[in-house]
Parts: sequence; C-alpha cells; structure tokens
Amino acid sequence: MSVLQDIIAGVREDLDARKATLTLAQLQGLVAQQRPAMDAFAALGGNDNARADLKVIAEVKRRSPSKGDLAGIADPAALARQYEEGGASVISVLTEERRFGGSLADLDAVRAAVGIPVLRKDFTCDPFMIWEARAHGADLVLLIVAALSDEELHDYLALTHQLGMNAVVETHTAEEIDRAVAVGAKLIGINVRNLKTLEVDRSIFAALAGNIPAGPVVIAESGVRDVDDVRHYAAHGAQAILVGEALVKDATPLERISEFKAAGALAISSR
Ligand SMILES: O=C(O)c1ccccc1NCC(=O)[C@H](O)[C@H](O)COP(=O)(O)O
Repeated sequence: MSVLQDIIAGVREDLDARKATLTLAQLQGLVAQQRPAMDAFAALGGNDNARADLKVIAEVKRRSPSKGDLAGIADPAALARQYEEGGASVISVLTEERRFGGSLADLDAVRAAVGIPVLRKDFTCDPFMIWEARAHGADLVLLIVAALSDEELHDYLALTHQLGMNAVVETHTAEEIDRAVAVGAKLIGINVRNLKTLEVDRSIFAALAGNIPAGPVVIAESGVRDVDDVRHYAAHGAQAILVGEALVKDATPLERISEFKAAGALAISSR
C-alpha cells in the first residue's frame, strides 16, 4: 500500500465516524446558512492576463508523514492573520487528523479570522467532504488526481463548482496534468512531493509546468525552503506557490511571505 493509499484509508474511517453523527441532509442545511464562497480563482490572479506578481497560498500545517511534528500552532487563527497581513492570497488549512494533526475546528478558526479565501486541504475521497468543506466556510477544496478516477474527478469538480467553490486540482505527472485539463480544472497544482513515496523533487515543476495550457492558474506545491526555491518556481511558470513547512517553522511568517512575494515578482518580470 502506498503512503497515499494508507492516508486515504484512515481518512475514510474518520469520515465514517463523522457520517454517523451528521447526515448529508443536515450538512446541506448548514451549507444553506453559509455566506457565499469567495472567488479564489480571482484572488489567485486568474482573471488577470498580465499576472505580474506571485501569489502565495500559505498553509496551516501541524505535522506531516514525511517530517513528523512541525509546529505547535496553539492559535491557528493568529497564524492565519499573520499570513494575511504578509500578503497571502489564500490560506490552506490541512484538516486531515491522523497524519497531519489538523481538524475542521482549525478550519473554523481560520475562516473566522481572515477575509481572504480559505482552502480545506484534505484527501477528498467522498462528496460528503466537499459539502463539509462548504459547511465550514471553505472557498476551495483539494482534489488529488492520483487519488481519484476520471469519473470521480469530474463529479467532485462539478459539485465543488455547484457549491460556488473552486478546487486546486493536484498533479504530479504529465498524464495527471492531461486528466486535470480534460475535466476543466481552473487551478492546477503541480506537487513536487510524490505522495506515494514522499520523495521531493523540485525539478519536476520545471519539467511539467509547460504541459499546462494557457487559462488555468499554475500552482507550485511543496518544497519551498527559501527565496531561491521561490525564484526557481516563478522563473519556470508558477503563478502561485503553496507553502507549508517553511512558514509554520518561521518565527516571522509575515516577513517571510513578503520576501517570497518580492522574489517571485522579480523572477516573473525577468522571464
Ligand atoms: O507533507 C507531507 O509529508 C505529505 C505527505 C503525504 C501526503 C501529503 C503531504 N503533504 C501535503 C502537501 O502537499 C503539503 O502540505 C503542501 O504542498 C506544502 O508542502 P511544504 O511546503 O513542503 O510543507
């Protein structure tokens, strides 16, 4: 069993427990009370043809299978506010519990604290999780191509759009990019971390970004340690970067995001 399959097996068990306490009809009732989702495509520069700056998706990430404990994060809302002040365009909240130590409570806290779109970052493997994301105020969900059939990818993306949200459609190979493009993904992430082996290979972003046609926002996910990594991704076509570990371990994440944005903008202007 790959790491990804193992994570998803745990996600399904936890989901079954939540489904035993809340029906889909009850969840849909909660969704009806939510304010409309924010336009994350626009927030990430999707409507801006010039796309002169680099957008940052800043992640609230407590733990990871590859690195273990990353940060205590006593107050995810305070961290998210620092991200927003630093210039992040979207906040990503890892809600998976067993391997990442996250929760829907973290999502609630972050949603209440910031005025920018929030991504529920989880291993979406059931439509119920998309309804849950919206019920907890998320504006985006994550759809990992490697974890879904074409039919699931199509149906989950359609439900996401039906609920007024966007999806980061995550890829790791040329074939997965083709599948993301075929379903009409508007936000395509290239995760340089192989979720089956946990290997991080930053060079795959440069190798694969050219396979994404004009239109979708291109997001480089994982592996940002410093401005050199930011420059590398921006120089090779990233319009946004998704950063977790480097920010949660930094004493001054606000400054770090400003620095990443400045380095990214410079690299984009010299492309
Ligand atoms: O982070 C992991 O170890 C991991 C392992 C297995 C599946 C997913 C994993 N991470 C999810 C992510 O994609 C990252 O949290 C995100 O891209 C940020 O990465 P980083 O900046 O390297 O923390």
